[in-house]
Amino acid sequence: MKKAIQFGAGNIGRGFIGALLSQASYHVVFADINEEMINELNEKKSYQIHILDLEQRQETISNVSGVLSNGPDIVNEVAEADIVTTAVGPNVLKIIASTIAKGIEARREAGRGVLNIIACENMVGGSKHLEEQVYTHLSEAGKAYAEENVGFANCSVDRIVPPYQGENMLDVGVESFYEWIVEEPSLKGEVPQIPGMKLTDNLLAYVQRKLFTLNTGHAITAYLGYLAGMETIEEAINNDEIRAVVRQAMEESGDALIKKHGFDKEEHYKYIDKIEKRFKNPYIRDEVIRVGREPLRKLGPADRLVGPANMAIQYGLGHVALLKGIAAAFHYDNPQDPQSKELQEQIAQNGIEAAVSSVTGFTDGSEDHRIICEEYAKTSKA
Ligand SMILES: NC(=O)C1=CN([C@@H]2O[C@H](COP(=O)(O)OP(=O)(O)OC[C@H]3O[C@@H](n4cnc5c(N)ncnc54)[C@H](O)[C@@H]3O)[C@@H](O)[C@H]2O)C=CC1
Ligand SMILES: O=P(O)(O)OC[C@H]1O[C@](O)(CO)[C@@H](O)[C@@H]1O
Repeated sequence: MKKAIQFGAGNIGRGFIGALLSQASYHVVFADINEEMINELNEKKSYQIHILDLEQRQETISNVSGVLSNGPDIVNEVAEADIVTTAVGPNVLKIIASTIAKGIEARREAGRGVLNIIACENMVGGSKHLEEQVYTHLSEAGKAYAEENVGFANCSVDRIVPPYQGENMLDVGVESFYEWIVEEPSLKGEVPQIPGMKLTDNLLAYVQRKLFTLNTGHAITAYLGYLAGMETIEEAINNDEIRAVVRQAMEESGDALIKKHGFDKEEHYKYIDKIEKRFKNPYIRDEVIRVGREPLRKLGPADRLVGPANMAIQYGLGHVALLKGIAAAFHYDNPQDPQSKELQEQIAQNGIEAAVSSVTGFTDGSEDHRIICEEYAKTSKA
């Protein structure tokens, strides 16, 4: 039987990627630092996915096991794998890179063939970023082997999977929609046959379409909802004022995406409609603090807020709702979130003007910088 190693046994790992791999007849080994989760996977060997949507149903995911990603057995698992996927969060890729490199060296020594690695994270170029990190740990022979035998294929991964409280800690609650699009030209050897995995030779268009629409709208809903004292995405998106800003931001982003990638406008606006409906899913409880987590990452130049604003600027298009969303992100003050704490410390120490320029790259004195600071000053947490 083919073997898949899924780094990250969290929401997306169990609720989406690991599940598709298991359904494609792989034995899925989840690699995580959460010992309790790993023990439970090895004991139960299966779990339930609860589809939480208009149509409610359950899927049993079986043929799974677990391994500690920082333990002694993981290198051998990577050495024996047919595919490696990750869903650990963008900042963790550099941590697992040395382990993956050791696994690649072990494959070389054992004379094993092709391996494909797909980082399923909310970021542009996730697998290429992981590849760069892995290569820093490889010997010269390891690099030569990897160039020949190891494919790092970027992807776009879209399914809303918030934390779920079930009877069994392995169970997971998901929306029914999913989309996983993988960059085919970067795969090595025979293309893995995984029902539910779509292939493309134009990944950048899809990854930006998803990150600059779903994630843009979601993040703005979260930050405006948090500002208004709301707990969930559903509550926030059902507020008319918030919905209007979120909708306008997704359309501004959409108009820039249409210009850049040549998407059909009518089709793209239908894509936005569908996303708005997904945010309103009453069967899922998704908290604004989850969706707004790690605001410094989300305010980064290539990410879901500043990325589409810069794209709109590049094409001379309107982007005022995106700037309102950026301003709201600067109000995100959650002491449980280290990046939120750091952001609030920067604002307290240096002032909002300096924080906006250092975090977003919009320079002090520019029109966009001025609007963000004005919008920030107009609002305060309820
Ligand atoms: N939850 C969602 O709806 C979606 C999440 N994503 C992306 O998927 C990635 C994972 O997100 P979630 O599953 O929501 O997060 P999560 O927090 O539920 O899962 C992350 C998992 O990674 C594990 N982990 C942390 N450090 C590790 C290490 N060194 N080695 C192995 N495992 C480690 C954690 O213990 C945890 O189980 C993120 O990049 C996120 O942006 C993408 C689309 C949807
Ligand atoms: O996982 P991140 O990048 O922190 O962002 C949360 C976002 O990712 C998702 O989990 C899924 O794309 C969304 O629910 C949300 O937009």
